[in-house]
Amino acid sequence: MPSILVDLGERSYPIAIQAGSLQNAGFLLDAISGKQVVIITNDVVAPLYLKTLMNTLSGANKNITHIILADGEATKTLASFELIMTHLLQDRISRDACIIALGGGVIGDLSGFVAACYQRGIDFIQIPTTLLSQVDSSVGGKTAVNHPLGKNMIGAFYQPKAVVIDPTTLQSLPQKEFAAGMAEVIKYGIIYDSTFFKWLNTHKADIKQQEPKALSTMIARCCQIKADIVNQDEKEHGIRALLNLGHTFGHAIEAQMGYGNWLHGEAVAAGTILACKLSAMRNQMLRSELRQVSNILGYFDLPLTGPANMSAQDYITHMQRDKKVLSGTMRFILPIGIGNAQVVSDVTQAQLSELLN
Ligand SMILES: NC(=O)c1ccc[n+]([C@@H]2O[C@H](COP(=O)([O-])OP(=O)(O)OC[C@H]3O[C@@H](n4cnc5c(N)ncnc54)[C@H](O)[C@@H]3O)[C@@H](O)[C@H]2O)c1
Ligand SMILES: O=C(O)C(=O)C[C@@H](O)[C@H](O)[C@H](O)COP(=O)(O)O
Ligand SMILES: [Zn+2]
Repeated sequence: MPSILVDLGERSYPIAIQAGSLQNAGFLLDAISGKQVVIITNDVVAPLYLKTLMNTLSGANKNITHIILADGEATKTLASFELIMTHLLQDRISRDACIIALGGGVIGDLSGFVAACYQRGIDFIQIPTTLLSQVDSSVGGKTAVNHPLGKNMIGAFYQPKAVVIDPTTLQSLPQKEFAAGMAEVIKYGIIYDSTFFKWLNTHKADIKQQEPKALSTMIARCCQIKADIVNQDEKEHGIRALLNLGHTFGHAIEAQMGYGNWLHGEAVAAGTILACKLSAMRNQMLRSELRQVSNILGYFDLPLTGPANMSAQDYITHMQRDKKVLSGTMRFILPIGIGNAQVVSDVTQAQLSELLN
């Protein structure tokens, strides 16, 4: 099975990408040492894939249980965290157990945070089933829950033991969710790989139709880029911050509008355009490059502007709490053309006002 390595010494793990792997995930058992396996999923994904996963893992003398949560971003809270903890304790889940996160980024981020904290850390495996989670959130070990005052504000860096990606699960994904994942895909081209950005343009029709070869190639390239970046900077002291392109504005939109009302990928798309515009205002990106970014985001039906009813002050209030703020100074990820980006800490109030008004 084709696999990409996240190479972090004793925290290293494989990302296996293979159509149909969910039906044939017996190899997963290699990554599970204890007897207890707890699958965490939600009420949309469970009817689609829980039985398949349980069947795959059956017959290996494991005690497999599951927890089914309510669907949606609104579930990524400390209240859900506590609810899962209570289940684990009631079921006498021990330290050598393994959690499997089966679902999108919400399930992955929340389950990963539970795994990081339960009895100070137990194993977990990511089985991402949305495009966004297959290309981004399942890899790299950022786990978290939201707070009403800020996105992903309570969390930990905690790496999974393995990531298993079955691209055929995307066949059941709503179109809008597929598009949301494309915002993170396009991000990799802008911050890191101009050749990939060009490839996306050339193959955009195949990607939109979810042609299997194009889809697998795209997912693998995104995972490889993310692994390359995380291998260099696991805890975001440097290059990893580039993965936050569009997120300073995007997280502000998500928090302001109420979690779930704007999909994460939609908010990132609008935020990416704002970051590119800011970069163009500062003469670091050409207008023609900004147009290329809007064209491809637009092709996938992603929003190119933030919510009409969100003021400059609304953005600024949220962005002042962004995790990239250091000693009170806001930092932004700004592209330098397509294929490269930098962290910038000298954006002025005047530039922000011009951009957001
Ligand atoms: N940890 C990270 O590095 C990282 C990176 C990017 C995003 N995130 C987080 O990920 C979350 C967004 O993830 P998401 O876009 O996957 O959202 P999500 O988890 O809410 O999934 C989107 C929707 O698709 C449904 N779904 C999942 N798989 C499906 C399938 N195969 N078929 C049909 N429906 C399916 C879900 O139930 C949900 O309704 C956000 O909370 C964001 O902050 C984290
Ligand atoms: O992995 C990373 O690093 C990222 O920034 C990936 C982002 O797509 C993701 O949304 C992440 O959760 C944002 O991180 P945060 O630290 O800004 O909460
Ligand atoms: Zn993101």
